[in-house]
Amino acid sequence: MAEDGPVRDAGDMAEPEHVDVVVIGLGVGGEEVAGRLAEAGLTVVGVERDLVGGECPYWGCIPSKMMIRAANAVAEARRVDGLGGTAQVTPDWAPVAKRIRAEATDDWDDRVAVQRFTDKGGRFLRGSGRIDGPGRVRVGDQVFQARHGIVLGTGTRPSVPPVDGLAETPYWTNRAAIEVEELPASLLVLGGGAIGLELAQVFARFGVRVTVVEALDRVLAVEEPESSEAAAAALRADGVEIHTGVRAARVEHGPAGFTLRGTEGQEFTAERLLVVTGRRAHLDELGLDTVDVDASGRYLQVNDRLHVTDGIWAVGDVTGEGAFTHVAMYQAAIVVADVLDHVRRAQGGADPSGTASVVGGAVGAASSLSATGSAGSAGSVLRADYRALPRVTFTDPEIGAVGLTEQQARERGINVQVGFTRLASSTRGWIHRTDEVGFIKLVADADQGVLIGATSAGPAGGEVLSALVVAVHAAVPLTQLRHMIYAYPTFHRAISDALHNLGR
Ligand SMILES: Cc1cc2nc3c(=O)[nH]c(=O)nc-3n(C[C@H](O)[C@H](O)[C@H](O)COP(=O)(O)OP(=O)(O)OC[C@H]3O[C@@H](n4cnc5c(N)ncnc54)[C@H](O)[C@@H]3O)c2cc1C
Ligand SMILES: NC(=O)c1ccc[n+]([C@@H]2O[C@H](COP(=O)([O-])OP(=O)(O)OC[C@H]3O[C@@H](n4cnc5c(N)ncnc54)[C@H](O)[C@@H]3O)[C@@H](O)[C@H]2O)c1
Repeated sequence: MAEDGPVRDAGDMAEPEHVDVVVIGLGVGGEEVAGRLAEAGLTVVGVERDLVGGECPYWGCIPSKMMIRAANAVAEARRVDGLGGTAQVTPDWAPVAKRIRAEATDDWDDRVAVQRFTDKGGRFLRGSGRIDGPGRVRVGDQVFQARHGIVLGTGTRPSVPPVDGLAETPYWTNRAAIEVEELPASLLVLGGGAIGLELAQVFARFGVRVTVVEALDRVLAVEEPESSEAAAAALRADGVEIHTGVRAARVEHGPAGFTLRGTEGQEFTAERLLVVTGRRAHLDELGLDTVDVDASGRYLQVNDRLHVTDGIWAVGDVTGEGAFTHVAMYQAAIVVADVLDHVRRAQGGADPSGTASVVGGAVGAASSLSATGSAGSAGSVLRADYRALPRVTFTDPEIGAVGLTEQQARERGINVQVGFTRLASSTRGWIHRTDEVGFIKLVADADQGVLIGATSAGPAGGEVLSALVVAVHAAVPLTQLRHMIYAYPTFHRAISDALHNLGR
């Protein structure tokens, strides 16, 4: 990996090389934008200091979901008892660690991803990119002048709380947890959000004694209170200890492992400590001051076309619009369309690639987003719309959610109706037997007669969610949803019960 070059004065600056677009950060969002713009015929420099593909394929979604797949198989095998005989399960982490190396991450090697980009016509540069004035990007000794703009897809890094003693200890973040080959006997998880809960359950199912310590009064606090209860109950059933409302005061590390002390004198010990207390964008490193953009916020402020300022776009987690791969991909399509529109206008309407079909393809693919409801105003202009943003926490049971929670809707002064049903009281839930916490919760705008939020927790909660995402996204009238036919006996048929329970 290339190191940053020496920082020079403006007077000492290398002659800039002129290109069309520079993309800084080739995570999920940046790689998609850079690749699509290169395919459209623009000269694109893609700058990545770590691995092309970013957090998701190497230390995030993909390896964590491989772990979850294995942990769920172990848990499902254990459910044979009482349903269909007896099963003896001996969990073994070795095949999981091996699969993550062999299939997910190529042992944390991004050669395939780099080639995927260069095969599209992009030019790849390993290093840290920094804006150095309007349209200008510096990467070590190299300086680029981007004719049509700069795209920032620099993502986030773990946000580690300033707990006394913590910084001096060998604590884990998500990266070490994903890379682990030998499981510890015990694990303290600081932070009961999506990462904390998913990984806590995985490790518990492989025999690790896991304790989750959360500062707020419930885990998964961004979702419905019923979701927090369901997740906590499921994890406790797997042997995970959960402590909420604990403010960490001090962390110590010695030969016996970690000790975490709370402000009320609580004490927790474990061999390893995983800190997963949220993420933050590191805007201060990006040279934003050279283009008069405020770098003091937690995230980059963008408009609904992902503009930061003239000639600068942002994509993915750095925008703070929801730290999900599907958001980064959704935004990438909007950025691609907007950059190409900008190029077209700059060229007086000419096709930047000289191959209308290629550009048409890129814009056309992006436009399909607008066609599915992302309120494009005119022509090819796409605008981001997060009303129906789906999210799935892949605990077992899965907790899927879309749109507003009940509390968020009430805080907005909406005339709210709520519908709730437990999966266990549906035919499929009763047949399934092993899920006691699953439910469907609907949040409706009574004045508009549409759903504005929903949660589906259960064995296939993330899949059941898809029907609810369509309902919120397309603002399907409640009368139509009530008169739909729901296949019997499915988990999603419980949506019908929740609709009939809608009330204040
Ligand atoms: C454990 C875990 C599990 C997750 N599971 C899911 C999931 O199941 N589903 C889901 O939708 N999301 C999940 N996420 C979130 C998902 O990984 C992120 O939303 C996604 O990676 C965001 O992509 P991005 O392109 O915005 O940023 P990133 O993936 O963070 O990529 C940003 C890239 O920019 C590079 N970079 C930063 N600054 C510079 C610079 N100055 N110069 C050059 N390069 C730079 C970084 O090295 C990095 O590679 C998970 C995250 C974690 C940590
Ligand atoms: N399935 C998925 O889609 C998935 C999975 C994992 C991560 N992600 C994404 O990654 C993001 C980051 O995940 P995360 O779990 O790190 O963040 P998070 O914001 O979801 O959860 C962090 C938790 O840590 C708690 N916390 C903060 N400071 C604390 C402290 N000092 N002591 C104890 N608890 C503290 C917070 O109250 C919160 O509950 C998520 O918001 C999500 O968007 C998505």
